[in-house]
Amino acid sequence: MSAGAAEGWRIVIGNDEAGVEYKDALKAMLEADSRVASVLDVGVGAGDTTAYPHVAVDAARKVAQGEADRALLICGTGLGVAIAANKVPGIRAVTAHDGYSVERSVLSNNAQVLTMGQRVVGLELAKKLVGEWLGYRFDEASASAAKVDAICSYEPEPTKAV
Ligand SMILES: O=C(CO)[C@H](O)COP(=O)(O)O
Repeated sequence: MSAGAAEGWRIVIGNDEAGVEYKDALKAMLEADSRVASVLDVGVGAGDTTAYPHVAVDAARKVAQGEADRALLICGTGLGVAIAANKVPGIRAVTAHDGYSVERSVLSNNAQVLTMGQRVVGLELAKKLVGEWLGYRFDEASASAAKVDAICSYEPEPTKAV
């Protein structure tokens, strides 16, 4: 996390065609939240059939490159966008539809990407969970930090030019 809660979260939000309704609703909610500095929508809009991996990787790269602090991704289940986002080096993306998992995704895993499924969770619960998500901040001094470092130690080595 770079800016984060003190200066306001910079959030990138994205979805596939199965997540348009929730993306629109959650985006509006985030834009109205004083804890949020900016919301960058990487799509897709209604009628756009771009497959979820492309949107998820686009959003995750913005987090990995420091253009955003966190990403919120919506597809039918939340699963495909998480799998795709996790292909981006340095990204920890999780699907969570309950409060405890959302909390631990930040406090245990320092996940920068939260994903949800429009076909899985009710909209009001999704809004509640996203609101709670904004309130959590990873503690680098916590006992979880070494475990997150251990995850990071398994990142693939960059390919060397020959
Ligand atoms: O949920 C999805 C991927 O995890 C996506 O919204 C739908 O994918 P599909 O079942 O392959 O169409």
